[in-house]
Amino acid sequence: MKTAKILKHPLIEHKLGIIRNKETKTKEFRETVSEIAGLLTYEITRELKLKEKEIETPVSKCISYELKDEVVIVPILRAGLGMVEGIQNLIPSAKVGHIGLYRDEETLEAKEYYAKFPVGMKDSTVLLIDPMLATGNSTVKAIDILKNKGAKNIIFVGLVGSPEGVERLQGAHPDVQIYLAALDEKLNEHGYIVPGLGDAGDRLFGTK
Ligand SMILES: O=P(O)(O)OC[C@H]1O[C@H](OP(=O)(O)OP(=O)(O)O)[C@H](O)[C@@H]1O
Ligand SMILES: O=c1cc[nH]c(=O)[nH]1
Ligand SMILES: [Mg+2]
Repeated sequence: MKTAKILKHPLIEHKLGIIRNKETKTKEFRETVSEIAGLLTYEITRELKLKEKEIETPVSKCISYELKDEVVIVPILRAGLGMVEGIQNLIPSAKVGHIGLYRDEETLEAKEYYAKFPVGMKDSTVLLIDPMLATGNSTVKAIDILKNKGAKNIIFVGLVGSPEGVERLQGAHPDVQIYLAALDEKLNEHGYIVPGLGDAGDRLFGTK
């Protein structure tokens, strides 16, 4: 089983404070989620493999490098969409797949309503993204779907997680590396992360 990595950095801590604050409005919330996703990308891509490429500088030939494997970003709709641009800014060649899931408010089960992936995902590094890892039901289901489509190298990137969600995800998919900006205290009786940041989808899209 891979240990979950919590990526601590002063800028990430500062920006987490902005999105946790209930006074933060939609525009700043959306921009800050995207910025944190970009900052996380620097760390989560550290292990990506490179291939050599000969180029010419204005002075001479030299060996340079480029990413060896394709990267596919897969947001879990809706809230995962808020992280796409921040990652794409740094990996412009990445393709984007989508998985639509919503939590049944009563049972907290994840229900699938959409899935669409680029061709060639089997051989790509897949970055599954969602700001919130609460019960873990959505992420576990999304990874089930990705593995059914043949994805082998899957990394989960979230902003805020709960101990319950991390345990559930590690139990169901021990091969998947988990990256988070913060690991919070617990879930409340409604399955919300405490202290968390509330409903990420509603805050991103202004739906409540
Ligand atoms: O770990 P879990 O308990 O499954 O909860 C986390 C999920 O809940 C939220 O989505 P939601 O169902 O609210 O959909 P939305 O993004 O469309 O708002 C969030 O974006 C995650 O996908
Ligand atoms: O705290 C939570 C839990 C699930 N989904 C969210 O958006 N927030
Ligand atoms: Mg929501």
